[in-house]
Amino acid sequence: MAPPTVLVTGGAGYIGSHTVLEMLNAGYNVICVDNLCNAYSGGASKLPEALSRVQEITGKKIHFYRVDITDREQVRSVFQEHKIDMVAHFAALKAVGESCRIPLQYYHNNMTGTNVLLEAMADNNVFKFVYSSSATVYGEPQFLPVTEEHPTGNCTSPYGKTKYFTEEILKDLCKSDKRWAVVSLRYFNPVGAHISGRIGEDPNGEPNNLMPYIAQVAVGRRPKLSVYGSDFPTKDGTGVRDYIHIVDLAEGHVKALDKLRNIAETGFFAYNLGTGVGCSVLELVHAFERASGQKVTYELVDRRAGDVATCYADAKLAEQALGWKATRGIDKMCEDTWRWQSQNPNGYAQK
Ligand SMILES: NC(=O)c1ccc[n+]([C@@H]2O[C@H](COP(=O)([O-])OP(=O)(O)OC[C@H]3O[C@@H](n4cnc5c(N)ncnc54)[C@H](O)[C@@H]3O)[C@@H](O)[C@H]2O)c1
Ligand SMILES: CC(=O)N[C@H]1[C@@H](OP(=O)(O)OP(=O)(O)OC[C@H]2O[C@@H](n3ccc(=O)[nH]c3=O)[C@H](O)[C@@H]2O)O[C@H](CO)[C@H](O)[C@@H]1O
Repeated sequence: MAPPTVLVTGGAGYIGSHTVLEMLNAGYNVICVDNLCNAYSGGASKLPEALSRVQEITGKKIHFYRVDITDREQVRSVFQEHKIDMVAHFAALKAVGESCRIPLQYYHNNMTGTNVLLEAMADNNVFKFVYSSSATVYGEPQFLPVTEEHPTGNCTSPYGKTKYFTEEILKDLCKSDKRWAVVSLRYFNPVGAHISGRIGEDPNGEPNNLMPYIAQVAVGRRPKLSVYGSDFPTKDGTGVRDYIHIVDLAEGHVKALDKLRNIAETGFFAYNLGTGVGCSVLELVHAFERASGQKVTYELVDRRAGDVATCYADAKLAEQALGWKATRGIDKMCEDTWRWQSQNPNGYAQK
């Protein structure tokens, strides 16, 4: 029997490219769509640079289409071109601060895009869906570690609300039509890079997130890191998060696809993808200095609007239901990030 074909939206992005790599290694066929609004196009070659390197690493072929998922005709054409068995949906805008400045663009891109995709799936009898959700749907945690039973919806940004609203749409869809089987993966803080150092996180412009900012300071692209807040009720006053290695995260997606592939069970399932370990900003800075041998200059500044003090996962349900558990620790996350950043000081732009 032919291996299943997975349509991956946003496959040229940070998490998408790492997950495509693990899907190919697990024997899935992969079709990628991406509008490259936040991915390096790689110039003349048909494939975006990140996917070209994934092909190089795996020796496997990727079908790529430059498609905007808000464009109904473009999306439909992909379903007409290929027999698709499942969809893994990464495509979204994801900068928390930017979403507060341009909420309508976020609601259009993330919500309309997802609805167009879901309609095309239903029209083509495709009902197996893995969704990129986020711990941000939990808002300020009311208890720790955060379990999947924690209330959702108290989001601190339009970005977070697009994740929460989409989960609610998916729950209603599953209630209305028993053919839908949906796994919503709530990522905590994905960081790191594939061990090859050939693919990694390459944000456009100034990084919003901590790890890429630290890496760019270490490699000399930025003068110093601003540490947002040193008066939180945490071990050293700085924000505490659950950093999870991108390859652990990618492997979690393969487990979710395996579950959807093999089960007769349908409905909506949400799982936390985290390590269960909290790590502060300063702990991450010091771990990165040890891994890279580079000094990371930083300055303690005021808190960033919308930041919670502490957030880390209870990931037991994913272990029970998916047979998945994160295995890589903070030092490995820093080592692998440094290998990527030091080999690609300017990200994908530099061959
Ligand atoms: N990185 C994180 O910390 C994090 C945490 C939780 C959830 N997520 C979610 O995971 C997913 C991937 O995140 P990432 O960090 O890889 O981001 P990313 O920006 O690297 O990847 C997203 C990809 O989607 C593409 N895209 C965006 N809008 C599109 C559209 N309308 N049509 C087609 N392609 C489009 C972008 O070009 C990009 O390649 C997102 O849904 C994000 O919200 C990310
Ligand atoms: C718990 C939670 O909701 N996590 C989500 C949130 O990540 P976070 O906002 O938790 O990720 P981040 O990397 O932006 O911040 C992590 C920590 O580093 C601090 N920091 C960050 C950058 C910097 O230059 N200096 C600094 O000090 C920040 O205050 C926080 O304490 O948003 C991400 C998208 O962006 C993802 O959706 C994450 O799932």
